This record gives sequence, C-alpha cells and structure tokens, in this order.
Amino acid sequence: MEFSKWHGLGNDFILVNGSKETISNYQQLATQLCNRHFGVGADGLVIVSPGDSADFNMRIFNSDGSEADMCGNATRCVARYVYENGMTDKTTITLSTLAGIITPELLFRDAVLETVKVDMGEPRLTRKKIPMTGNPDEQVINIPITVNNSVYNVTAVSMGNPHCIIFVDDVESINLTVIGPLLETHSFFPRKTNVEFVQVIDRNTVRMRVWERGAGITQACGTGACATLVASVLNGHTERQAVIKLDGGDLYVEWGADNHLSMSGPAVEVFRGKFLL
Ligand SMILES: N[C@@H](CCC[C@H](N)C(=O)O)C(=O)O
Repeated sequence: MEFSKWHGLGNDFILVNGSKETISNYQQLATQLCNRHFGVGADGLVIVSPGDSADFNMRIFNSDGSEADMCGNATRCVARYVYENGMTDKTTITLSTLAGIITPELLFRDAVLETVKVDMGEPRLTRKKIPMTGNPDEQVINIPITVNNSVYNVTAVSMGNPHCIIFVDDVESINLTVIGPLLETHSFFPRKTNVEFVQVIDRNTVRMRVWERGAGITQACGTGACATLVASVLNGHTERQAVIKLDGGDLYVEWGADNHLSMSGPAVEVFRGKFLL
C-alpha cells in the first residue's frame, strides 16, 4: 500500500489515496500503520478519495482506530497533497468530512506555498448534558466538573468533533498524561472529548496544550485551536483573532462576523513509502 507521511505543526498523518488502494478494515489499518514501533507512526490515518458533494472526501482515523468527524491540521495537508499530486489544479478545494464541507485554500507568495488557510465552518456550542441551573438552552461555558477530587471549569465547543477547554494560569504545570484521559472519558462527554488546557498570554495570544481523543498528547490540533479561540472569546479572554501557540508551533485563527472560523498554518510532506501488509 502506497502512502505519504505529512504533518501540520508536528500533528502527523499517513495519507492514503482511497481510490488507488483497496482497504477492507480502516480501523485496523489505522492502528497498524499509526503504531510508532511496528508501523509507520502517526497520530492519524487519512483516506482521501474523489468526492460526490465536494471536490474530495476525507476520512480521518485516530491512532487508536476510532473514526473522527474532522481534523483541522489534516485538511491543510490534504489540500496540498491533492494539488501537488496532480489530483486537482484548484488551489481552493472543498472537502467533505463527517462534520460537513470544509474549504482549504493554498496561499502562495512568488509561486512558493506560504500557508494553507482553511474555512473551518461554524462552531457549535455544546448544550448541557446534565442538569445545571435548569435552563434548557444553557450552554456549557465555564462549568465545573470534578475529576480525581479536583474541580475543572470547562467550556465545551464542537467543531464537528468535541472539545473541552480549560483555562489555567500555568499550562506547563498540567500533567496531561494523567488528567487528559480522565477528562477524555468523563461521563459528562457522551462521545468522549478532546481536551485543551489554555493559558491566556494577551488579548490576541494564547498558549494551548492538547490531549486528543483517540490519540493522546499531540503537538498541535487544528479543530482544538479553533474551539480554543471560541472559548476564549466567550469567556472574555481574547478578541476574535488570535495566535494559538501549540507545542509544534503557531496557528492563526479568526472567528469572522459570518460566524465561520478560519485557521492558517503549514502543511508539510515528510516522506513517501510502501507499507507491506
Ligand atoms: N488533530 C486534529 C483532530 C483529530 C481528531 C480528534 N482526535 C478527534 O477524535 O476528534 C485536528 O487538527 O483537528
């Protein structure tokens, strides 16, 4: 099976052309290929095929085999992958995902790719899942939940996939390996959740570390960066445009007046290969 290995700020993916390769079990393939000792190694497996309702179709499987609705960093990689492999000559494509149609755009300066800007669609604010004050329209903004005898104030935002944002004074002091999986699987989140700890630097800058659903700690998360900006605005911490500083580098995110999130960042191919199944 031919594949190519990509990353967006260190959030790494194995891209496979679904119209060329025959795949019988995506979940199993994801765990096999993403394994960092016995496989290629990656946070996720991405299958790209021609689309019906969009230019292309993208499916993303986490390293544990679970299928995710969306992946922001992967959308940038896919846009560059289909363009550079001659699968399209469009520099703006539409991508069908389980979270809806996403629109990445390759931006060039002097014919050299500068960045990939993605229209990530609209955020969905999670409605309450457990009784809080009794208001049925209440949204999950800064709500306390208890884990391991500690209280965490969470803001839950969906970018098609679920995110739980927690603001802290010192993000580096958080033991993500311990608290990440406990929050990911907390009963408050019926579909599990991605977990973002966020430290506000100033009105246009935040530092974020992530524990991803189905993948663990990753270097960056595009949907997480967008959800973080929405949570930051809703909690009064930032303006609607901010740099999200991740372990792997910076993403530029804006929450437009049309309610769409736009995210800009790099997409890098690292190598190509053939996996012996
Ligand atoms: N890294 C991604 C998100 C990947 C999916 C996530 N783990 C989930 O299960 O929702 C991104 O860049 O958005």
